[in-house]
Amino acid sequence: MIKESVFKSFEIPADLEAKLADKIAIELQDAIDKRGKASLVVSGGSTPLKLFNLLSTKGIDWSDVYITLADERWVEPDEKDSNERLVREHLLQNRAANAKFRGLKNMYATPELGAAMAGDSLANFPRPFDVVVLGMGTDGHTCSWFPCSQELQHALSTTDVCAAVNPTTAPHARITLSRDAILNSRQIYLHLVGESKLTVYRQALENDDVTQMPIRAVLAQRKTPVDVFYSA
Ligand SMILES: O=C(O)[C@H](O)[C@@H](O)[C@H](O)[C@H](O)COP(=O)(O)O
Repeated sequence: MIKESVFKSFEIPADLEAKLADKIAIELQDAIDKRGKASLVVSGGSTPLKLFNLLSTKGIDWSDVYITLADERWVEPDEKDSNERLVREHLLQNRAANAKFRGLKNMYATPELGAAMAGDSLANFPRPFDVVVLGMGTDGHTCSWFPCSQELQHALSTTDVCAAVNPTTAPHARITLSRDAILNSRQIYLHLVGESKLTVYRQALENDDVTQMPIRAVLAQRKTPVDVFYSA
């Protein structure tokens, strides 16, 4: 059984988003005040859109904030399924328009070829990352650590920043931050909305077999604090 970390439950997603956006903004500004700049890693998918909208309105020194993605689909940045597009449209807006964003997709033909360059492009990001916001799929994946993919063990064991992943149960080849990169953070938030996600999360706490449910690679460690923010 994995010992549960901080678990905060909200009645409605809007309450969760308000609280989490406040917390992230405070932590980023605190990092800037202490160290001159801050880093934020966000996930794609559908869950964080309103959180992004809200965060973009916060009055912090966004020009000192370095933002990247936990994972990306290997598609052009203006395509529908691009996480970069989503971040540009929902987070790099309003006051956050001045933030320094680095996407993970580059000009290489495949994520295998582009992984080293994607990792290098984060070289000037403050590390450990100040804040990482993760989502989770109902198969127990987080980032692009898919239980179905052959590259899972590599993504969870490499000390490279980025790894290529070819999921068989989800569209597109992907690039993902490695476990090593994700855990080299000051604070991780796991953002879950919907009862089906809660059921999967509870299941994930049952044991530490990361091959079945890769989210356990985050939940079953004590190096980096993980706060779970859940709303039905
Ligand atoms: O690009 C992605 O797909 C993600 O970064 C991924 O890890 C996501 O967080 C989960 O799949 C949850 O996705 P939803 O929020 O759409 O449920």
